[in-house]
Amino acid sequence: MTTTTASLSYRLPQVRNLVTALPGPESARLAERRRSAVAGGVGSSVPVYAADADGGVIVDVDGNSLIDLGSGIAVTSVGASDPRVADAVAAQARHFTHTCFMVTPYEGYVAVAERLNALTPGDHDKRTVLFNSGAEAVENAIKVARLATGRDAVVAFDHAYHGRTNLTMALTAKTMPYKKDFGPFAPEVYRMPMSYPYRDAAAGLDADGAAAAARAISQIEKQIGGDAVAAIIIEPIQGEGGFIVPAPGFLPALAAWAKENGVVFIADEVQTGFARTGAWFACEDEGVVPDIITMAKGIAGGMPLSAITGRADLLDAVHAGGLGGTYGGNPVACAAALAALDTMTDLDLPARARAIGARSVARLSALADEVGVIGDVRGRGAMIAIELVRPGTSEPDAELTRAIAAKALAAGVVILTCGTYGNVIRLLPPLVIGDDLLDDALTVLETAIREASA
Ligand SMILES: Cc1ncc(COP(=O)(O)O)c(CNCCCC(=O)O)c1O
Repeated sequence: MTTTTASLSYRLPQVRNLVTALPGPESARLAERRRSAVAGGVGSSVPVYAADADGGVIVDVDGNSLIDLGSGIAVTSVGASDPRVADAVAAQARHFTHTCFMVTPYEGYVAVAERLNALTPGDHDKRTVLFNSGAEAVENAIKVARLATGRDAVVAFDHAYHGRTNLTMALTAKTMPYKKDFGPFAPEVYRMPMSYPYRDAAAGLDADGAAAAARAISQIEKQIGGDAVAAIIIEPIQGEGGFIVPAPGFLPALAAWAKENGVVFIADEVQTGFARTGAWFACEDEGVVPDIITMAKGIAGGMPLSAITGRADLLDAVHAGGLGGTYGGNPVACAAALAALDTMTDLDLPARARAIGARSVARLSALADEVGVIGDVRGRGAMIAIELVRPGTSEPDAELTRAIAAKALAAGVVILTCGTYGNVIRLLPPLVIGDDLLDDALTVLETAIREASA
């Protein structure tokens, strides 16, 4: 069934409504408490504290109803209180919250593995392992690739983001804030040029996907040698690095080279997975079938769960006990995931994501023609972004980007920024957001861009 917004129902009023300045008094009091209790290294992009959330809105502790265009960084695709997820969580918790799958296993873990083996690209024999965070999934995908190939080298890309653990920091490109002063980092990680069509063209490079892949492959072969590479890991659309959509042909060329050289091709779909890009997984767009796919974020309606799903011959190469962790595939998170997957299926959220994207791109492309500060409008499905630049140039404008996000927030819309140059505004609405609320948020964003760039 293709979702029309008429078929969506909500618990909270789907409205943008400010009843205090932001932050309000209760948020201010919580911020004071936080200063004495929480380490300063943990940032928050929004100065208000959530009290409730549903569909496309977050209600703060002062009663302000904000439109959420962030989904908690691409997590609450089914909303932050999907009733089916909430009921499944409560029911499971009443039986048991934890036994540790490595001690006393339970069906929920197996059922999630079966669903992911069926849902992920490729009809080959697959196996799944569940963890808690995206970084943990990435770490374990690399462990499997190194064991299965007997090789050490791992290839990552410019603008990549893979996590905040030691190995995933090594794989991540941007130093501030993710890596600065946290080294030394894991060895045998090599960074190659990414296909970044907007900036490749601006730099006078051939922005064609096959040409970009040839540049990367040439560097891999000269710097490492194909027979020394355990894995290539890449986000099919780069998230934190700036919602960078590689040119058509780039991913298939890399995947083909990996296959020819016995290199494990890992698609990091932590941010692109589970309907976000208009398909269940972003790899589907060009028919790329990864050897291993890492997943998290949208998988379980907000509960912490991550996974690797991959070729059975790779994952079953690991010795018994070689993969695991205390909380991996927590039963409550597994119950949430099964419920969230049902919601995504019943509401056809891949189709809803495509509709959200079409609506957003149309408005932002029209605005780009009007104002001179939008260098690029890009993305797929409900993973859309604009890159802000100085008028008439491709020079990143991070200050303007921050000003736009601040103006949008002051008007009651939560917007996230990203990008290697800090000049990308990204739209990650819950996929259950209604058209009216989305349109209101887009109007606020357009106004913020016009005002900030005037
Ligand atoms: C592609 C991709 N791989 C891996 C990860 C890591 O997932 P974890 O669940 O945050 O560990 C991400 C997490 N992205 C948001 C991180 C935000 C922040 O920490 O400031 C991702 O996008």
